[in-house]
Amino acid sequence: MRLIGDLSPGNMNSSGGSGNFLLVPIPEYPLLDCVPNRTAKIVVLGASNVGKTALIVRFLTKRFIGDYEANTGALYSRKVTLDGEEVSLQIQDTPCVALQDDAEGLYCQEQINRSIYWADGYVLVFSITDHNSYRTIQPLYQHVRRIHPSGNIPVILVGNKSDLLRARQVPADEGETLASSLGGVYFEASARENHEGVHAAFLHLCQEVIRGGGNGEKRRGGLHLARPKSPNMQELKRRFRQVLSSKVKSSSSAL
Ligand SMILES: Nc1nc2c(ncn2[C@@H]2O[C@H](COP(=O)(O)OP(=O)(O)OP(=O)(O)O)[C@@H](O)[C@H]2O)c(=O)[nH]1
Repeated sequence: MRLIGDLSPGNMNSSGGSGNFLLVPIPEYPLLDCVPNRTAKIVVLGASNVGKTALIVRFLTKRFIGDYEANTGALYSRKVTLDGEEVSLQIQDTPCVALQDDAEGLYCQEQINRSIYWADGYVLVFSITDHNSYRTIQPLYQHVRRIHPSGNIPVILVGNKSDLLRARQVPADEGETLASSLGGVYFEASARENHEGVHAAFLHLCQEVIRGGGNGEKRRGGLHLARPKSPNMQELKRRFRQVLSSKVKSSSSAL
C-alpha cells in the first residue's frame, strides 16, 4: 500500500491543495551509506487489508495514519541501533497475495517474488479478525521456501489488529502454533494502538537476520539480484510528468 495523508508536516513533501494527496514516503538514504555486513533486508508479506503498510509506518514513524491507498509496494530505509551497533535496515512493503481457489497455491505478483528473493528476513502478516488471511500464511511460507530452498529463513509471524478483540477469528494459540511450525516467533500486535509491540517484532527479526548473516545461499552462489525498484521514485517521476504536462496545457490554453 501507498501512503495517503500527512506523516510529518514540513518534512514530508505533498502536492498541496485540499483532499487526499500522495505523500513522498520516508526518504531512502543513499545505498552507499549502508553499514557493510550490517544490513538487514526485510520484506513484509500477507493477504489484503491485514495492515502491512500500517505496521511498517508504525514501526518507522511511531504513527498510525489509518488511510492508505491499496497495493503499492514501497521500499523504506532506516538506520537502527541493535545491541549498541548501527545496522542499516531496508523494509519492502508489498502488494497483497491471495489464495488460489484450491486454497493451496497463491496468486503472487512477480514483483513479490523478486522481493522475496532479495530479502534476508520475512514478516508474515495476517489479521486476527480475518481467518482467510491466516490461512494464507502456510502457503505463503511454502512459497518463500521454494524461492529459498535451502538455509535458514529468518521469519516472524504477526497477528495484527489485536485491538479488535471482539472481532477475533484467530485465537492466539493458533498463531503461536503456526509460528513455531515455521521456525519463527509469533507477535500479536496492533498497528493502530501499540507502537511498542510493533517495534519489538521488527527488532526481533532484524536481530535474527544480523545474527544469521542473511541469506547464505545467495552469497555462496555469488548470485546478485538487483534491489527491487522503489516505486517511490517511479511515482515521483509520474507526478512530475503530470505537473509538467498540466503546465504545458494551461500555458497553451492561455495563448
Ligand atoms: N483496527 C485496526 N485497523 C488497522 C490496523 N492496522 C491496519 N488497520 C487498518 O486496516 C486497513 C488496511 O491497512 P493497510 O496497512 O493498508 O493493509 P495492507 O495489508 O497494506 O493492505 P493491502 O494493500 O490490501 O495489501 C486500513 O484501513 C488500516 O487503517 C490495526 O492494528 N487495527
